[in-house]
Amino acid sequence: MKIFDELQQYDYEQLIFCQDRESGLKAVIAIHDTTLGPALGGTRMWTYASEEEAVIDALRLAKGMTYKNAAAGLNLGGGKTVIIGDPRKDKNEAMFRAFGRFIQGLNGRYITAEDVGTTVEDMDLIHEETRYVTGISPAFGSSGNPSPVTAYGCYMGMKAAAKEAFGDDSLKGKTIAVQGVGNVAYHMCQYLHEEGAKLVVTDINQENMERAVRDFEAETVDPEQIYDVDCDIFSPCALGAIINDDTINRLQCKVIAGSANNQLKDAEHGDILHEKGVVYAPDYVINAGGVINVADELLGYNRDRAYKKVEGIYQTILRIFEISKRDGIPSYKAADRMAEERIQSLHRSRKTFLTEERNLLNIKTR
Ligand SMILES: NC(=O)C1=CN([C@@H]2O[C@H](COP(=O)(O)OP(=O)(O)OC[C@H]3O[C@@H](n4cnc5c(N)ncnc54)[C@H](O)[C@@H]3O)[C@@H](O)[C@H]2O)C=CC1
Ligand SMILES: CC(C)CC(=O)C(=O)O
Repeated sequence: MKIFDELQQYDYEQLIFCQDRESGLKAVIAIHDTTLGPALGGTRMWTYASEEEAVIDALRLAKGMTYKNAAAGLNLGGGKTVIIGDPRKDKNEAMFRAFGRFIQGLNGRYITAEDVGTTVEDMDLIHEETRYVTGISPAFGSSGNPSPVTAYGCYMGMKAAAKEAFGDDSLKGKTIAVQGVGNVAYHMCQYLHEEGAKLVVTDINQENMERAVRDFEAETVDPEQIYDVDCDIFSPCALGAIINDDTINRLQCKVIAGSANNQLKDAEHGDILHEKGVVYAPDYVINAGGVINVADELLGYNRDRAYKKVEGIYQTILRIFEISKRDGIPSYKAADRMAEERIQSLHRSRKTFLTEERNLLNIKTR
């Protein structure tokens, strides 16, 4: 892998490798773009097959955060961390504290939060060393686990996509195939079940699947079969790149709306969905509820204000479908256009010299 070629291709600002031998920390922080403000994005802990795979994941996820934060109207740039390791076996206090010190060393250029494989407890350990961490315990006056809020945003975004596809945003009686019923999807399924949707779920974790059967009367299928389910809506809520050459022609749905980051393996898969008339709610727009929620901590957390902002995902998704129709482009491109226009217009306004930039961070010093 030619690192600088990778960084130049999508104009990444910075890539940081963090190593702490005693705790076993091996982390990669990618900062994509800080035009709008400090880079905010979660920390993923995962058993990567290679170091290269970890770097690529950090880069892709960081760029996604730039677009997510811009499209959500936040004054934040995009970054992300991956920690190489098994979240069930390799965590320890020293690891997260060492990581917290690396974040502190970036002096506010990067702010972290939860992602797959990390928890509120991990964020609390990071918080022992740095103030540049969100999603910490409500006991600190913070917002806690972002997953339920991400779920609410996905539910709102799914309703908007249903309105576009079926002319009505009700999900009553709709068959929804959910891939992965973990933290986000469990809460999302609760909203869907309450509205009277019929759920077909899958997961590689048997316990999570059984929980969905018990609590939401969900049917189950094997993980590989989820793509073939005859459904109205497919909701990918596990990992990325699941809309790819092998799966795209198997999907039976009219709508794709789920929480997973980087759902399209490549841009061409978004083009194919558009040609097929599948209504695709762009991943980084529909799953922005978590980041909108943790970003509210930077103002002094207010739950009602955060949920109100998350509700706005409904209108943002509708706006993206409008741009898609107006410009004759797929929805993923319409979302990119919206995010890029915001970044570019604010980039231009920064040519005005200020002696002291307004501090976008209002994090209390410990
Ligand atoms: N937690 C949050 O607030 C946010 C999460 N996301 C994204 O949403 C997705 C889900 O996040 P979480 O619910 O927090 O993670 P999670 O780890 O709690 O849930 C993911 C679930 O998917 C299952 N899974 C993994 N591979 C699978 C496969 N091949 N087939 C079926 N199931 C599989 C796992 O067993 C797990 O139950 C991730 O892509 C994450 O990056 C995006 C924005 C915010
Ligand atoms: C706080 C997190 C939910 C932000 C993030 O990393 C994401 O939205 O993917």
